[in-house]
Amino acid sequence: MTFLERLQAAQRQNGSMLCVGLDPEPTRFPQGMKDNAARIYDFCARIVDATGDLVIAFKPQIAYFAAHRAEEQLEQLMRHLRANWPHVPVILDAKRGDIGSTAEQYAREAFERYGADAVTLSPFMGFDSVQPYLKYPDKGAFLLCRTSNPGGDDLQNQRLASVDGQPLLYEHVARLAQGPWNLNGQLGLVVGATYPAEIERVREIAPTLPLLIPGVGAQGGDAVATVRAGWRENGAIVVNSSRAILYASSGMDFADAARAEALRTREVLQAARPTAGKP
Ligand SMILES: O=c1ccn([C@@H]2O[C@H](COP(=O)(O)O)[C@@H](O)[C@H]2O)c(=O)[nH]1
Repeated sequence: MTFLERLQAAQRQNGSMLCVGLDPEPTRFPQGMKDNAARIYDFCARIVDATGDLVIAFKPQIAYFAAHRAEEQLEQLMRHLRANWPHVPVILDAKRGDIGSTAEQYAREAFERYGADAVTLSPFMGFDSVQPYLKYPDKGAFLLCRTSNPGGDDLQNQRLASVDGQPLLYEHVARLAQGPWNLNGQLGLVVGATYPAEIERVREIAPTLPLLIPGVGAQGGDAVATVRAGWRENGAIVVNSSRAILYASSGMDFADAARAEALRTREVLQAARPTAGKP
């Protein structure tokens, strides 16, 4: 099964385009776990088990594990996900980008060490920095295109005078990912929910690619506008929310609160589909 097929299967099975982001921050854990980095796995496993039937994917952000020397807990979490939620794809948010020989090691780390189904990549170093990931035919790679942060403007909204039609840089990335770089249909794009007009533009250029869309929840992105701009019958969207779900409660009921917030967000997203409610 390809990564795209896995995404589509999870979308159908769970009736969802919501991705729960796993950004464990021990200072925000409830009493009894608070400030204890050794409890990262326990915290994340509780979140995963409370929301696994509601999501299209999970997205662990590797920095939240590496910063606490918790890579072994990430491995443990990946084993837990495979054993208990085998139909839910896992996107490792690592935003790698390096020369080919180093990229080979990053690809090994993501796909062999952690067993992720897909990884996020910076396309800034060009196609040879992306190619090593494409040697894993059943895996996916999401290229940063129009990111959710305000500083994304600094480079992504620059015009490329040397390219036909003088596109903006993010438009050029979308065109490359939909076309010549997508050798085996493994690529997707990261586009921020904080910029729905740009999601719409990316969809014009890349009608069939899966879009990973962070920025709803804590960053204030508009969930309804996001779905209206990005949703297509034949192009999956994976709408990520991390902190708003993980820390919906600061008490010991955090997993129940995470489930309630995930349910609410899933329903908002589903209802915003242009075909919602039509027979
Ligand atoms: O453009 C981007 C790309 C990645 N991210 C990541 O998504 C989550 C967002 O977390 P929230 O708590 O829902 O704001 C986080 O892991 C970022 O590293 C992004 O926000 N924007």
